[in-house]
Order: sequence, then C-alpha cells, then structure tokens
Amino acid sequence: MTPVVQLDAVSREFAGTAAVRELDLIVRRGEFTALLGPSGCGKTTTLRMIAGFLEPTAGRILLEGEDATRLPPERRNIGMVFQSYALFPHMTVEKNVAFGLKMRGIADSELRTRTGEALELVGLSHLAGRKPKQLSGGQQQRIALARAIAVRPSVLLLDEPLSNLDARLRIQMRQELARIQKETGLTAILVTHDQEEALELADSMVILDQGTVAQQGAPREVFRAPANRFVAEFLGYENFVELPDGRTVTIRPEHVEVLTPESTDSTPSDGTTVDAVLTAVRFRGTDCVVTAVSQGRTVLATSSDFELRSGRQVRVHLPAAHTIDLPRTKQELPTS
Ligand SMILES: Nc1ncnc2c1ncn2[C@@H]1O[C@H](COP(=O)(O)OP(=O)(O)OP(=O)(O)O)[C@@H](O)[C@H]1O
Repeated sequence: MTPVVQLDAVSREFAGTAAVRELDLIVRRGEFTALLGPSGCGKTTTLRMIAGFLEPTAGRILLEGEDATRLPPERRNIGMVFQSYALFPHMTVEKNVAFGLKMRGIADSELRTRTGEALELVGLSHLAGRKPKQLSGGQQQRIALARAIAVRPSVLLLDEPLSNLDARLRIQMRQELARIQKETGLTAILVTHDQEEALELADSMVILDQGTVAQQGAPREVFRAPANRFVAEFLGYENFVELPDGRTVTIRPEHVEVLTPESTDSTPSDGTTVDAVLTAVRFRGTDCVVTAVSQGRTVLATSSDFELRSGRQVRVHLPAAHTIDLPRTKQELPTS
C-alpha cells in the first residue's frame, strides 16, 4: 500500500544550521504517528515541511506516492490543527468549519452536509451559531479540529493541539481525539513533547534527537526497549548503571531489589548483585524510594521494607529479565 506520507532523507537548514537531518519517515493510511522529542529537535520544522510551509533544503516528500516536495500548501490535501486554535473571530462556528470547504469551491448543499457532520463528530452541533469568543478553550480546539476534518484531508497534522488546555481537559480531549481517529480512520501526525499523549494515542512513535530519528516503533516496543540513553531518559528512565562487565543498562526502580541479611542471605543467581550503601530513603506511603550507591554508581530502587534507613549497608540486585542494555550513542563513545 502506498504510504500517505513519505519523507526520503529530508533535511532543512536555517542559516547553515541543520534543524532536520536526512529524516526518513513513512506514515501509512489510518495510522496515528506521533513525532516527539525535546524542544528544538525539529518536530515543528518537519511538520511545516509536510504541510508545504517550508521547503526542504535536501530530500524528497511524497504525498500519496506523488512527489510533493515543491508543491504549495493549498495543493496538498492536508488538514492542520495548531496549539493556538486560529479560528476566525468574526465568523460563526459554522462558518469557521465551512471555511476550508468554501475555499475548495465545494457546492453549498455538500458544504452544509459536511459542516454538519464535522460538528456532530466533535459533539458541538448545538453551538453552530456562536462566535469563537463565546466558547471555552476546549470547545475552540474542537472547532479547529472539525474545520480541519471537514475537508477530508489525506493526512491531519496536529502541532501540540492540546498543550493550551488545562490538565483535565487535555486528558478528555486526548480520549476524544482517539475516538474521532478511530471513527473516521483518519491518518494523523501529532507533534508533542508529552510522552504520555504519544503513548496513549499513537500507533507509531518517532523520537527525534537533534533533527534525526533516535528511535521509531510502536509505543509499547519503544517504551519496553529504548534504543539508547537519550530515548530512555526522554521516556523517564532514571537508572543508568555501568555493570562490572562494562555494559551500561537501565532498569526501572520498581524492578531493582534491595537485599538485606534479614531479607535473604543468598545471592540471586541471575543478573547482577552489588554491595551498596543507602544514601537516601524517601517514604511514599505504600513503599519507599531508596538511593543506593555502589562504587560511585547510583541506583534508585523501590522497597516495601520500612526499616531501611540512610547509611544502611545493603546488596542491590538487578534481575537480568528487567535490565535493558543501552548501546552508547556516538556522543558517549570515547574519541580515539
Ligand atoms: N525560521 C527559523 N529560523 C531559524 N532557525 C529556526 C527556524 N525555525 C526553527 N529553527 C531552529 O530549528 C531547530 C528546530 O526547531 P523546531 O521548531 O522544529 O523544534 P521543535 O522540536 O518543534 O521545538 P519545540 O518543541 O520547542 O517547538 C531549532 O534549533 C530552532 O531554533
């Protein structure tokens, strides 16, 4: 099946500095792809190139299999929703939603049907006659979404669409987006720096690091097996431990076992066990989080042993089944 969006080695420079470098990306029909990464990694630049607002300095962009690298935005069948809702303040909700259809020369009766459908999809048909300023932030974002969907774009580009909403509304809108995408079979690319949003919504996530792909895959895969330290840190992994055999691994604190003579006197046979001293114990109610230091290496662990105190000598066990090997990134490799 021809991908809806395909980027072949796309690069974009600004005054000699690369914002996106040789990026390859494939988005298939009906797929929800999340582009994520820290500020400045090139997410918005990538989205703007797909929309046609920015030209790549190198590489090709294919839309529905056709070379669209130099195609102006209005000739790409793309819908966009931004962080700022960008609704026309003087137009009613209905006129806002109909705007893109009108621009495309859609006949009146068809225009009314599609506007009505789009408003129904976002659950706001009853507000059709209002002006944007008479709506809440969440409602305005729904209207922006309806406007983008009404034109039946081959791909919907979402640039941090939920980040202006408060936490509760953001979660509600996330579920709403998931529902709409499921109902309509929309192909969408979402730019976000919120990993939770990506984990919940995306079929595929692409983590960018300085304009290149650090890792791409299904959220579960990426979360379970981050490819390197950058991805692991971005996903919230906190333990980075160099093992005696030279490997660097990461492990979730809840998988690290803190052993004391009272808990066991045998050394587990799998994984790695090291002597350590506790330097901090934080009580959290149902468990505590301890910081253990072993030969300069720090490991965070959770434990339900409430007798543990700072200064205590323990052994720390990293079970093999839960340690994730992290190959070193280029920056971390010693230079020869
Ligand atoms: N018009 C521009 N002129 C010069 N540099 C730019 C321009 N647009 C983006 N950049 C630079 O390109 C890099 C990538 O920017 P981009 O906006 O794509 O990042 P981002 O991942 O979307 O970041 P954020 O999460 O902060 O929005 C940054 O270093 C940025 O400063």
